[in-house]
Amino acid sequence: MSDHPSPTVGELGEQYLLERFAAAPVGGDVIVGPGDDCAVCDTGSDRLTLLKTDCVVGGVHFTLDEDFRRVGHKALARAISDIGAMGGTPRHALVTLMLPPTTTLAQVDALYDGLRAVGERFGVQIVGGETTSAPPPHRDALMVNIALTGDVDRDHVTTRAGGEPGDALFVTGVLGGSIAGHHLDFIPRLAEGQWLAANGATAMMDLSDGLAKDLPRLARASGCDAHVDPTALPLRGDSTPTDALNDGEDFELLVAVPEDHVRALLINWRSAFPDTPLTRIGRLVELGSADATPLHGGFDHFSD
Ligand SMILES: Nc1ncnc2c1ncn2[C@@H]1O[C@H](COP(=O)(O)OP(=O)(O)OP(=O)(O)O)[C@@H](O)[C@H]1O
Ligand SMILES: Cc1ncc(C[n+]2csc(CCOP(=O)(O)O)c2C)c(N)n1
Ligand SMILES: [Mg+2]
Repeated sequence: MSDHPSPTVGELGEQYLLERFAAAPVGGDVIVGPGDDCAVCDTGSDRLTLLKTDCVVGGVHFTLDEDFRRVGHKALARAISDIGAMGGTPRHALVTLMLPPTTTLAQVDALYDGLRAVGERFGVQIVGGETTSAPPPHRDALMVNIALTGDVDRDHVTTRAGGEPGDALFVTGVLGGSIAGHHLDFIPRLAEGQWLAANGATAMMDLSDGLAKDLPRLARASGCDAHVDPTALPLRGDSTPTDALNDGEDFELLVAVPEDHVRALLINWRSAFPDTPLTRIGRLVELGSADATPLHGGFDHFSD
């Protein structure tokens, strides 16, 4: 036994762990490994392949008394959101279920109704999966994991890493207060992500852990810091800027756009998506710049 016990993930935090995973080298046909919304592989076809896995857990991402149809919708919509954040098109899903033995057949059917409805809307076929349960004393544990493939135009794949100092930062939609219902009902920004990728976005991600957690991720991946104006944040209902920064599960897109593209982008966005706001919230700045806005907060799976 070492004199120094290994630190726990609760002590280190989720971000520490994600950075450790992202440091693992990748090669061969892998273009983007751990650290972005999806992995990107070059399998030799005319488009690049996207891979994503994502789970929802009862008591963490939804309450155990939730309508299973909404749980199914959320589970697949989250993964589609990540494909959209790369500018891609989702294709095939595998569904892993960890179910309590007390789950009724009607609940399983409702879960699949939710999965299938969002799948049909976005062209995703469910092609298989895995079914399991947790041992005592955790027999009530419920998890839905989605593994999703997609593909993307080679010229339009948009990672978190392509931003440059000076790029303007935009978010789609409104932020904050998702726990009131949006986190279960949101429609992933798939067409919007494809459009932004084809219309000059240099970096993009979807917002799941709150802007305060996710914006530094995009900025750092691009080798930058970020300046953000909290008073510019587009707010859901009576949410405050603090809610917009911290609540998470907005499933909106955060994008970086070169300043000289901004005017045309906004004009064209209004024709393409007249009902969806695209709001300028700040800009990327040089790493270590005095203009960087310190951001703390957002969601961490290992903090209580
Ligand atoms: N256990 C793991 N092993 C290797 N890589 C991981 C692991 N967990 C997460 N990652 C990678 O870390 C990055 C961040 O993961 P995370 O699930 O937070 O994705 P995200 O896109 O930031 O969030 P969301 O899926 O909610 O949109 C992803 O690239 C993911 O593949
Ligand atoms: C019952 C219940 N309690 C809390 C929340 C809020 N919540 C859960 S996970 C998460 C961040 C994204 O997760 P991930 O990092 O796994 O993508 C947030 C904001 C909820 N939806 N339901
Ligand atoms: Mg994501």
